[in-house]
Formats: sequence, structure tokens, C-alpha cells
Amino acid sequence: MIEFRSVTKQFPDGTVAVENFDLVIPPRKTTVLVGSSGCGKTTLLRMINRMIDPTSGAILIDGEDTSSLEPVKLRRRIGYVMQNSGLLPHRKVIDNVATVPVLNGVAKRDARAHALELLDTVGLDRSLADKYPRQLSGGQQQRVGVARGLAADPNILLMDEPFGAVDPIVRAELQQETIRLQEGLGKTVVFVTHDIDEAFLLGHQVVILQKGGHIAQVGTPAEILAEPADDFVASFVGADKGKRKLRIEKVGGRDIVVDEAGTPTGVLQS
Ligand SMILES: Nc1ncnc2c1ncn2[C@@H]1O[C@H](COP(=O)(O)OP(=O)(O)OP(=O)(O)O)[C@@H](O)[C@H]1O
Repeated sequence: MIEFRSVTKQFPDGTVAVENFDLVIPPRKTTVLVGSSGCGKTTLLRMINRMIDPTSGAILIDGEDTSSLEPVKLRRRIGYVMQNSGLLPHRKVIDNVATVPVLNGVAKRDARAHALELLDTVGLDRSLADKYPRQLSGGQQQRVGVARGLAADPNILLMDEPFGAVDPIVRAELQQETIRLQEGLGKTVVFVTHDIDEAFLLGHQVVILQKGGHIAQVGTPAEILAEPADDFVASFVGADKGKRKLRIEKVGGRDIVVDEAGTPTGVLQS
């Protein structure tokens, strides 16, 4: 469990990115922080692994105050996946994945063997192991980024807009992989996005943020859709525009779900 207790972050230039933020992030589930640009999502995420330290308040991981933990050690046991994959350009794929375990003291040979398994886990062919990041597609690079995030077998995986730069089809694939991985490995995933559809797809718990890291609403996707807390949330999730009003039509004896514009979105399973 990760707990934010009245956390504030003011940057040296006076910007208050996050103010009095309280949140409990349950273990082995995906929590998505969603909101428009500049609302404080990345700052919140980076405070979990102490890439950024709060100005006041506390962040606890399994009851332990992170301010008492050594940042470098903490970072090595929390996976971090960022938007542009963050791979080291001059290292082969396999070494990008094996870097953190080697820093943690795992023998290079063992770390590389494990890295190959992780390529399988994220759906990459092992033949890519000896390539350099620039020789991979954007989607493949993101998968390597996820493999690297998982390499130290962390309980917590932080993902900062990891699929923002890939095309919609690859993005949909990567989203499904993330769901599969989270369920299969039972990680606590904290995921940042500005895309409410992505938030609803991935999040067991969705946190809708406004500027200053102010929480507009926390809940399951169903709870938020059923009862938006206010007009801001209703507008953010598209409920006010009828975007998410779905109806069922019978087509060829099957129940098809269509949105308000009449576009089919799926088949209802009996
Ligand atoms: N190092 C910094 N110094 C000063 N202000 C900063 C710094 N980092 C972030 N900020 C400011 O803090 C606020 C929150 O930034 P943050 O990056 O957390 O937002 P975000 O929701 O992740 O945005 P985006 O979706 O655009 O990445 C913004 O106003 C930003 O300009």
C-alpha cells in the first residue's frame, strides 16, 4: 500500500505543483492519476520513488515513511516506465533491461538470462536482445521500457504516460499487455495519463485531478461514471456530452452496443 499524507510540493521558483494531497493506493491493483497538463500528475508519481521530495507531508510505502529510506535504494526496488522509454541509446536492449539488477548486485550473466525471460514476458522476440534502441519501433521500445521497469522484480511499477507517443493501434496492444501483466504479476501499478479512456480501461481506482493536485474525484470507473462528483468531472469524463451514453441494438439476432452517435462499440456477451 502507498499512502500520501497531506503532501505538498512547492518548487524553488514558488510553483505549488501539489497541495495537501491525501490518497491511499491499494496493493496489487492499478491506480490511475488522470488530469490535464500541469495538474501535478508527474510530480505525484516522482514523489513515490523520491525522484522529487515533498516540501511537507509524508509518503508511506507499506507503513514505512519513504523520507527515512535511501533514495537510490528505494528507486531500485520501484519500477519506473516513462513516455519516451528512457532507454540508454548506446546499450543493447538486453543490457538496458539488465542494468538495474546488475546495479543491485546480480551477476551479469544471471541478469542477462533473466532479461531474456522478461522480453518474453512483454511480448518481444528474443532476437531483439542484441539490437540498439534506435533499431526498434516506438512500440517495441516501450515494451523494452516495461521489461526494464520489471527487471528488479519490484512490487510497485510507476508508469508515466508510457504510451503517449505510439500510434493508436500499438497503444491499444500495449494497454492490453499492461492489464495482462498487472493481473498476472500482481504488481501495484500507478499509472499517469491525461486520457480518460485509458484511465477507465486500466484503472481499478481512478483519481481525477485538477490543478495543484487537487482531487476532483476518486473511485472505480463505474462509480465515477454513475455519479460524477461535480460538473467538472462530468465534463472531463464526457458524461455531459452524452459521449458515454450507450444503448443496445439488435443486429442479426445479436445485441450490439452503440454509442449516442450510433457507432457500434461492441457485442453484448450473453
Ligand atoms: N522543476 C520544476 N520547477 C518549477 N515548476 C515545476 C517543476 N516541475 C513541474 N513544475 C510545475 O508544476 C506543475 C505540475 O507539473 P507536473 O509535471 O507534475 O504536471 P503534469 O500533470 O504531469 O503535466 P503533464 O501532463 O503536462 O506532464 C506545473 O505547473 C509545472 O509547470
